[in-house]
Amino acid sequence: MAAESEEPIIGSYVVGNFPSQYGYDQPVDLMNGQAASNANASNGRLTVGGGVTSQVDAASAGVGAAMPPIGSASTASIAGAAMAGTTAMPQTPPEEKPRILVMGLRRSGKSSIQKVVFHKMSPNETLFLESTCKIQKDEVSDCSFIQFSVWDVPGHIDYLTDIFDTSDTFASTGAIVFVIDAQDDYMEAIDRLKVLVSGAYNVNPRIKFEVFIHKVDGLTDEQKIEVQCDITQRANDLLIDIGNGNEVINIHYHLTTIYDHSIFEAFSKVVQKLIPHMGAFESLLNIFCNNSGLEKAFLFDVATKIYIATDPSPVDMQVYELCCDMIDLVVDVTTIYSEGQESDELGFSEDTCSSIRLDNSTVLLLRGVDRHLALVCVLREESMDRQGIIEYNFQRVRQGLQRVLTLKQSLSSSIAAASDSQVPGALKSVEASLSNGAALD
Ligand SMILES: Nc1nc2c(ncn2[C@@H]2O[C@H](COP(=O)(O)OP(=O)(O)OP(=O)(O)O)[C@@H](O)[C@H]2O)c(=O)[nH]1
Repeated sequence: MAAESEEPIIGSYVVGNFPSQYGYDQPVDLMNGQAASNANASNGRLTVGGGVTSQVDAASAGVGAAMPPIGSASTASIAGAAMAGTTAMPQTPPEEKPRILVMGLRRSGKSSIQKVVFHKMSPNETLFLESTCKIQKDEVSDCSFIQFSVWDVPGHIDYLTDIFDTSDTFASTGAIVFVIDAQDDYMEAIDRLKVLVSGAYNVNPRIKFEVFIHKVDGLTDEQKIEVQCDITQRANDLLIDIGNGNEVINIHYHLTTIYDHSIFEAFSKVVQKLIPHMGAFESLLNIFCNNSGLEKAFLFDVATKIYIATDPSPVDMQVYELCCDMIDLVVDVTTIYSEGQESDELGFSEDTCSSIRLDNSTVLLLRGVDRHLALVCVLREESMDRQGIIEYNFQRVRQGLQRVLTLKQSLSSSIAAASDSQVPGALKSVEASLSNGAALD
């Protein structure tokens, strides 16, 4: 579970004790020079097809983390070293959208990640991408639930020697994704990470730092664990020097590759940290699952296949991939066959629904929430006896989510503007209205 508290975390970190998973949180205790342990819940897993798969603790995805109000972050300048140089960062007007910076050395895979996740580029096409010369901004505003921008910062921009407008850039940044090429010598990347974290943290201590240990498709399982341990250890050793000796900087590490769903899963976790009131969404999905006999429920942004929220049980990569495949299938069918759709639309609506029965007594259910969002649920075949209750509860959940979206639209273009009580309040009232079927028993 990610530590969200301002308090220092005291814990013991055992090297080599990593779960074989595609994401974990590794808080660094700057006071004691140790990384706090990160025990992930491992019960309640659902395996599909009987395979042993990597486990991800969904609850570690920044639950309750609220995006700082833009402009409210500290804008203290960082040391002059980071300010001197030749290439200027663009001056950006204040904007309401949370910003995610994708940074890292040249050819580490930053543009590829952005193209694959947000532009549906096939991984093989990234082989022909040219080096990025200047910052590329991507407005991810089609996603109705949260609108954010992703900046691809070219690897040649040096935070030490270039004029890097740190106060302006970092003050309104929600998360920094730092990409490290796991197939390359990563020592320089770790040094660069230290400079970056130090600069960004001094300007805005609320920034979430996410390290993507990338291109792991070229590594064996043993190598993955080895590289993950090594990078984490080295990065943490360097980061201990940062801060005032009593502060904790949370760095979250993810093993990623564009050649499987790990990159979508990792980006999902990054985005979730920018959504305020995430705990309320989790709680709603939790009660939805419990009352309806579901194993797992994901709220997906259909276009990107980023899951915006899920219930607190651990996320199984194989289950996540199945849900993504189901979205692809439904999108393909609706795009080709539904009438009156613009060519660039996905053909999704609140009427979209689909059920797929798998050969292992598992059922996948997909229900549209609006043009952009879908709930995808996984359940055992026998739970389909309660289909009436599932549908009833789904309608309630959808109404609650639509209400939150309306709240957001009426208050601001950003969900962050909704007052603290309104969003959780709306979701709590939905929770209370969900049926557990007791009246029918
Ligand atoms: N094997 C493998 N190769 C990848 C992966 N992601 C990206 N690449 C390759 O890495 C190379 C560099 O990718 P880019 O996305 O251009 O790297 P970049 O970090 O944006 O580079 P700059 O623009 O120079 O900063 C390309 O040939 C990609 O195909 C991955 O997950 N696995």
